Amino acid sequence: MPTVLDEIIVGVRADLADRERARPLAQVRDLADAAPPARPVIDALRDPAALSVIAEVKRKSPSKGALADIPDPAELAQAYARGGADVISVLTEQRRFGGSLADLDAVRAAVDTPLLRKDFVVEPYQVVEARAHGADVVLLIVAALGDDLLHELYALVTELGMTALVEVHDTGEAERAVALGAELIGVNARNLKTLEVDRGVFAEVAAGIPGDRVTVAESGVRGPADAADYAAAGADAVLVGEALVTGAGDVASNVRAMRVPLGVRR
Ligand SMILES: O=C(O)c1ccccc1NCC(=O)[C@H](O)[C@H](O)COP(=O)(O)O
Repeated sequence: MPTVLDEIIVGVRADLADRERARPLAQVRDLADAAPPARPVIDALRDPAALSVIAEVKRKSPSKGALADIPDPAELAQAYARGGADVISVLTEQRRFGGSLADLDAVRAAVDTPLLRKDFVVEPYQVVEARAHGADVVLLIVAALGDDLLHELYALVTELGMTALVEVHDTGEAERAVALGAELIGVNARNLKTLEVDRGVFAEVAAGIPGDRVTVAESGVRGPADAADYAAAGADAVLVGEALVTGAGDVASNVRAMRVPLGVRR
């Protein structure tokens, strides 16, 4: 029985094949090599004074359907930047999330904040594409990748000067991320195969992640209280989508409210 993640990747591969036919890897690599250097993010995400925030541009999702139209992703990203977002995540998967590389281009042109290309990366082409479109961070989902490919993609992200956000959901995947040498590890409370969200997963999985790695608690952040709970569990950063794109009030203020002060770090 295919999982939600399996089904997403089927569509990703079909759309990727179309893009590769239209723009061969050599062309994309030339663009990547000509792009301004990637911005570093590790120090910004390990701010000892406050929880860091990765704010996401997210129109819709398999778990919640339509979330927000977001006619102007650049305007949303500028609000995220005003609120102090340390990284802005841009979903570029079209079929299930309504994202695109055009969104990444628009946000890149609008802010100087480091950008995460949030997609389901299964081929080197997608890593080079991310760099060509100005990404500074690329998501690598451990659940979607065998060890050989995970290591190959991680090496390519690093070779291009970017940072990999290596995403895990359980202790076994966290062991693989640690063994890989990942500096930045995301623990996703959402099971990408069943869509269930369990905020307790972060504390359980992060216990096995050495303190020299930067940890990001992903998904299920409904507001500052959840952000504070993740901070108390040792997260260096949170990745927030739905609550920010659907939240009432001023977007920048909502981002700022998530950057809760940190006590003594673990
Ligand atoms: O969000 C989904 O429904 C989803 C389903 C399958 C794979 C990935 C999915 N989301 C990607 C993410 O991990 C979230 O967009 C991100 O962590 C933000 O989560 P949230 O703040 O709960 O929108």
